[in-house]
Amino acid sequence: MDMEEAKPVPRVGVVVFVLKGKSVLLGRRRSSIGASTFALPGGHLEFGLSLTHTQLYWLNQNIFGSLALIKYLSGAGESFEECGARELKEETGLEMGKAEYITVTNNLFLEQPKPAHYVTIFLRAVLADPDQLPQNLEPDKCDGWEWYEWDKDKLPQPLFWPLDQMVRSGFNPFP
Ligand SMILES: CC(C)CCOP(=O)(O)OP(=O)(O)O
Ligand SMILES: [Mg+2]
Ligand SMILES: [Mg+2]
Ligand SMILES: [Mg+2]
Repeated sequence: MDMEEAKPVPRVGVVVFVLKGKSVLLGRRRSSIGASTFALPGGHLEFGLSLTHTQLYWLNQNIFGSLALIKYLSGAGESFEECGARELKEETGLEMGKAEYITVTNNLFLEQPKPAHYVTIFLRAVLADPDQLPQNLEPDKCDGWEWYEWDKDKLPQPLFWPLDQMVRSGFNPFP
């Protein structure tokens, strides 16, 4: 394997501050990066549309004709909002309502099992249905989702360290 292949490359994550009253949704991670720390729902920005090939084929055959295919092939990639909504749905079953970009961080994770470098896009959003309850749809990656008041003395510990740095800096995700 040549050195080019071995070199890790930065990846893009999109995470969502789901706001409910004074609280945000957090889950204790089980996956490789930040295992056992409390983090926001979210995940990797994916190449191209957040449609599966099957969905795309169906759309192509039944509704948009070549429109969907052109968008996919033109590389009109997954938007930050599409990624946030997809990841939130995949991980918690929750439908994302109005969302907006609030900040970005550039983090190197050297002490993890594998070194990683993430540019993380932070969105804030409300739920499409404020009464919808979160489910833990990926128990292999998360211990479960709970609402926590965004108050440095009331948040669970330990927080995923980029989030911990935001709390310590007095970051306020609320409008
Ligand atoms: C580390 C983080 C900022 C980006 C990746 O998040 P994640 O490990 O939750 O990714 P997935 O939800 O896509 O598995
Ligand atoms: Mg995910
Ligand atoms: Mg993902
Ligand atoms: Mg995730």
